[in-house]
Amino acid sequence: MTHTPPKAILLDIEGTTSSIRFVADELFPYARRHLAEFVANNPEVAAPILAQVPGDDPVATLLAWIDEDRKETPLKTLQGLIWARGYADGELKGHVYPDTPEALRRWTAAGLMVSIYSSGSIAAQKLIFGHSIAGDLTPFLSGYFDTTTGPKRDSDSYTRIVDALDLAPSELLFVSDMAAEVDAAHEAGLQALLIDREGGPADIHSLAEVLP
Ligand SMILES: CSCCC(=O)C(=O)COP(=O)(O)O
Ligand SMILES: [Mg+2]
Repeated sequence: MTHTPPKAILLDIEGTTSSIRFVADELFPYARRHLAEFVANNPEVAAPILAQVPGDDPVATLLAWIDEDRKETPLKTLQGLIWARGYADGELKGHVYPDTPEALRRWTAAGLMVSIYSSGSIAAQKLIFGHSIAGDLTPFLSGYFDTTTGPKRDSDSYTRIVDALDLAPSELLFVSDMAAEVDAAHEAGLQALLIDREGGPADIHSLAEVLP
């Protein structure tokens, strides 16, 4: 099938711009280690977030959600707040594959608008790209979307994103490592590519393969 060239690109983070290992082995354990202390030391910030967590012991529920890699909005909000300190003091540096900054530079130089759609909160997205191992990449990003727009496996979320970006669905190209997300984007009429950083069956294996 032939496609018209996209006017904008929408990128997933974990498994697409950045490694799954960084998220699983550095970000999530950092949040796990600091969660109880953050909640205790920041009661006013934490209270409205904890109010969205079911059960009598929200901290235990949140820790279980981290272990299960649940993409729950209150957890993602709290993780973003906790990671801020790790990035500020240099303990965390956002992983990006070498082709990620190269692609961001290439696409923006060609006039393409680049946005992010991740289960990580918008604050967390700005941190990983603002404090990346390749420096501050936020000047190359013009839009950020998270689970407050809707789940990534729901086609309505992609319709909301193209509306927010004032694009026709076919003008936006989404790249993700999750087939269910790519399918949902296709269902909404977007162009979409499945990426596999480990070289398995997929449309692409690097952002260097994405035009122009
Ligand atoms: C913003 S970096 C942390 C990513 C994160 O928390 C996550 O759950 C990854 O989800 P993605 O949608 O980027 O695969
Ligand atoms: Mg992903």
